[in-house]
This record gives sequence, C-alpha cells and structure tokens, in this order.
Amino acid sequence: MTDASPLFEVRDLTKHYPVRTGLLNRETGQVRAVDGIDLTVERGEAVGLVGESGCGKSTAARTMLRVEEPTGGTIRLDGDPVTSDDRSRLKRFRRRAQLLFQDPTGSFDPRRSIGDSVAEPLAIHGMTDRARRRRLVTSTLSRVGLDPSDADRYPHELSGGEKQRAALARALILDPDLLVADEPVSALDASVTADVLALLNRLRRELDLGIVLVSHDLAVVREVCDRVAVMYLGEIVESGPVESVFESPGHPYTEALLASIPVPDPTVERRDVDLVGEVPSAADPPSGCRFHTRCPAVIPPETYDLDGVAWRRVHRFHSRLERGPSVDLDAIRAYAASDSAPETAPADVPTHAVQTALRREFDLPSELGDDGAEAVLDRALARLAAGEREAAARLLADEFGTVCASEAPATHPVGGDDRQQHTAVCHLLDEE
Ligand SMILES: Nc1ncnc2c1ncn2[C@@H]1O[C@H](COP(=O)(O)OP(=O)(O)OP(=O)(O)O)[C@@H](O)[C@H]1O
Repeated sequence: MTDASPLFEVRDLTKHYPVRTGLLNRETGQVRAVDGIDLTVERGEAVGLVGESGCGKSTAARTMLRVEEPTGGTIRLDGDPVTSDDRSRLKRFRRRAQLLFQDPTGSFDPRRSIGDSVAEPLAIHGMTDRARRRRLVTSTLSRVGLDPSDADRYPHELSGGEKQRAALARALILDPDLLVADEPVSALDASVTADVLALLNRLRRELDLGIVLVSHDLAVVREVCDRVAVMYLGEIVESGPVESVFESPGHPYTEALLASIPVPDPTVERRDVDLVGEVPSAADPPSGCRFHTRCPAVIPPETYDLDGVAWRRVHRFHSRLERGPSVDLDAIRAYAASDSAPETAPADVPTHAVQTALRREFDLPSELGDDGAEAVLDRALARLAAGEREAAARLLADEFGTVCASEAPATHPVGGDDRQQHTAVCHLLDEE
C-alpha cells in the first residue's frame, strides 16, 4: 500500500456466466454480464454506477466485492490486491468493504430481532463479548437515525425506510471503509428516499466512507455522488465528475438516460431523446458499439442522403432482422390481405402489398427520400416477403453499413477545462 493508492480500485473486471443447453447441459455460450470495467473510489468519495435494468450493475457490485468470483480483472483495496488465494486478506477485505442490498425486507430474518441481525457481522468476525456487541449495535443504530430501543423490535414492526436504515447499520457495524449500495432506495417511497440519501451523504462525510452507489436512477446519483460511471451491456460507456457528465454528456446513451429524469422547472428545455426497445441479451451483445441497435444518434452511411429519422428507422429494422425475434410472415400476409380487395386470400396477396405491411410492422417510412436507398430497402423488403430474412439482412448490412456496428469505439475526452473533463466511448467523438 502507498499513500497515493486510491481506497478502492477495480481494473478490467469481468464476470461471464456460462450458458448451458441441451440434455448434456453443454456450455454453448457465455453471458457477458460484466465485460471489462474500471472503477476507482477515493476515501469519502461517492461514485455512481448507473444504467438500465440488465446492464450488469448488480453483477458488477457483487463481483467487485468478491461476493461472487470474478472471471477476470484485479481488485485492490489501499493498493493491495484482493484475491481468493489469501484467505486472511480476503476476510479483512470482507470486513472493510460492505454490500447494502436493495430489498431491506428480504435481507432480515423475520424471527430475529433487529439488534441480533445488526450484530451478526460482529459475531462472524469473532467478537464474543455480548455486552460490547450490544453497545456497538446501540451506537450504530443511533448513527443511522434509529432509536437504540429499535434493537429489540422485529423486522415486521419497522417501516421500509427504518428497515433500510437497520440494513445500513448492519453494513456499518464493522466500521468499513467502503460501502457498495445496490439500488438502496428503489424499494422506498419518494419521501423516505430523500431521507435515506441524505443519511448516506452524512455518513460518508462523518466516516470518510467510500461509496459505490448502484442505481438505474440518475436523479439518485446526482443527489449523492461526486463521480458517475454509466454502464451499458457490461461496459462503461461514459464516466467522470457528475457535474460534467450531467451538464455535457458525450454518449447518446447517457443523454437518453438523462432525458428520462423529470425536470421540475417547465421552462428548462431538454432534448427529447427516445430510448426505444430493450437492452439486448448479454449472451450475444451487438458488434461494434453495443448501443448501436438502439442509438438515437447512430452514424449514417455516407453513400446515401437520408434524414435522421428515416436512417434510424432503417437501422432499427436492420438490427431487428439481425437479432430480433422471427418475423411472422403469415400474420403479415393476413394483415395485408385484410387491407387488399375483398376476398383476397393471404397466399394471393401481391408482394408490394406485403412490403407495405412490412413497412408498417417495422415502422419504416413509406418513402426514404433518396432514390438509391429506397431501391435497396425495396429489395430487402421483397426478400423478407419471400421468406429470405438472412438475405435481406445481408443486403442491408452491405448497403447501409455504419462504423457504429463494425468497429468498437475508442475512449475520448469530453467537456471543457481539464478539471471538468470526463470520458465517453463513442464514434460520434472520433472526429472531434
Ligand atoms: N447468475 C447468473 N447467471 C446467468 N446470467 C446472469 C446471472 N446473474 C445475472 N445474469 C445476467 O447478467 C446480465 C446483467 O444482470 P444484472 O442483474 O447484473 O443487471 P442489472 O443492471 O443489475 O439489472 P437489475 O437492476 O435488473 O438487477 C443480465 O443479462 C442477467 O440476465
């Protein structure tokens, strides 16, 4: 350990889960839940880890505390590597780095008093003196804003907010240096949320506690954190000081997440960025930039003159053909038949009518506004109508290729002066 070492440092952390299929339960792939993330936390600093559900935040939280064994990467506390080979060092790490879970109800044994539950880590770490344990429980309950008499109550007698405070007391009873809080307020009412966030803020100041705050809610992160890392499909796409990332996001994903925070002041304008679709499967992440299948700013090909909306719809259609569920052509034909002359059987619907129905199904414009691009889309739709989905996808890939899908983006600096700079991983920043 050196004085210059950060309190906590994670480098190139990965966690892959095997995908097993078939009678023989053979490994046929991997879920890349966490795929090479870096994170640093200083003493007294709060760092947010944000992203939608399924982006890998909880897995990152569990593996960085070695609750689950990482697939790869290094974890250091005060500069010392934490590995599972050295059991006494791992035990020390477990004392100094604590995890706070989202669901305060599920984390308490309903038959044990709050005091017994909060004292449990002390017993596990070898404190046999009951009176001393009791004194520590009392003082820790007071520290988190509970009454010492709450030690004798049972979980069902506490409100959600009180239970989360008690869970916090249990996480703090060993006097840790680092707290990893996984969605600590998402199960709480708005009024209680503000109190718990204020408490976290106070505790980190009073105890010089490093905090990793995992949340899908950027408003929560803004309340507590100094720095933020934005996670998408196992990777960190943008990170830096909260102020800088929130004021001038460099990644369209961050921008879209920010757009979902309600603005209390109606006179404040914000770009309306829609985040359509779901997070793709971490067992088969998209090529290039993993966000390209949903990106509202995906870079268009230079060969055609398409407006932004038309291009994004074509790209989304292409992504659906590459990765989405199968296309129910029978249903499309039936729909086209109902729109055609009376008595037209689905099998007799002309190709152009099926193409029109496909345009509706995939939210494609009726005209792309560029003759060359329109001809390509028309051909792709004709192939799809003929049941040749792969050929249609290939044609779209050849004609409407984008750097966002073909190359992994590099990390770029974003923002004004050095003090306020942060980084984002996006092709849009390549030229700048
Ligand atoms: N034990 C596991 N085995 C296989 N896959 C897993 C396991 N745990 C998580 N995953 C997968 O890893 C990916 C990331 O999940 P994770 O729960 O870490 O995301 P998250 O961002 O925390 O979402 P949420 O807020 O919904 O928990 C998902 O695709 C999930 O299905």
